[in-house]
Amino acid sequence: MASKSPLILLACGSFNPITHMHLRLFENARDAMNATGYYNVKAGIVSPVHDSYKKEGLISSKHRLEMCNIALQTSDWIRCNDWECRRSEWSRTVEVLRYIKSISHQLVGHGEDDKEASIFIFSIYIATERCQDVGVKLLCGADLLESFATPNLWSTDDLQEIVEKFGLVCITRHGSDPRKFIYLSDLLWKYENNIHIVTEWIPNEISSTCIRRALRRQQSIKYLVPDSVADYIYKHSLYSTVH
Ligand SMILES: Nc1ncnc2c1ncn2[C@@H]1O[C@H](COP(=O)(O)OP(=O)(O)OP(=O)(O)O)[C@@H](O)[C@H]1O
Ligand SMILES: NC(=O)c1ccc[n+]([C@@H]2O[C@H](COP(=O)(O)O)[C@@H](O)[C@H]2O)c1
Ligand SMILES: [Zn+2]
Repeated sequence: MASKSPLILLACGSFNPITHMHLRLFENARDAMNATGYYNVKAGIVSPVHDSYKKEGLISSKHRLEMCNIALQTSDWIRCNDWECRRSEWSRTVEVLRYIKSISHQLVGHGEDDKEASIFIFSIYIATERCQDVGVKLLCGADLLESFATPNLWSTDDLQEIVEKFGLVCITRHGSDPRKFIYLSDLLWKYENNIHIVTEWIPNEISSTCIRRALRRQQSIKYLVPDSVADYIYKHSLYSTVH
């Protein structure tokens, strides 16, 4: 049997704040992709969106990044990448995919542009047979997939590049029907083979929105986010919490 393709899963989003469901997204996706028999998931990357992304209640990337980093301390394969936040303006998702792809290549070519990312990707490189190309797929929940249909939000060229050159791993989310959504789109239907729908058999509607709402109301968020993230939120009085 041909060797399995090494794969990096990239999740883009606000992570405002990161929750247990974001972490589960990666675990589910890795299990499903490895179970196909064609892929060997080597790493997961969380890429929080730039501060200029116009979204109500988006707090500073300094805090969002820090919360991702502390939440991911318990993972041996998922890491946070701050490239998007460090740029001077918001980046389209296809640009983030290209960047992650470029650093996986740079490593194979011994590039050293982004030291931290390089060290991380280097461990992937070591774990991978040197000659193999490392694939990068966009990991998302079904709501992000369905946002593809929002007028003027995504360009057709970007979507084409994402589904043709990279690929998607989409986790089902309550209230969404990603299979039907793909069927209804000519573009997505054409590249259906490169879109992996993963059924979330243990669904849970934890979202960053419900965490922020609970915090505004001084309600507990314990067991919804890692304890380390909750501690950080209280320590820095984030999301209207009182010190
Ligand atoms: N409960 C969930 N089930 C499946 N996917 C999820 C879940 N929560 C978040 N995601 C996915 O995680 C990625 C990052 O999402 P995002 O940062 O918007 O989180 P969120 O919890 O939806 O936040 P918000 O409530 O602020 O929109 C997206 O692809 C989103 O679809
Ligand atoms: N055209 C694009 O590339 C495009 C459009 C809208 C959202 N996005 C990304 O999707 C993610 C959406 O995150 P939220 O669900 O938190 O809004 C962000 O990472 C954002 O940058 C990308
Ligand atoms: Zn969301």
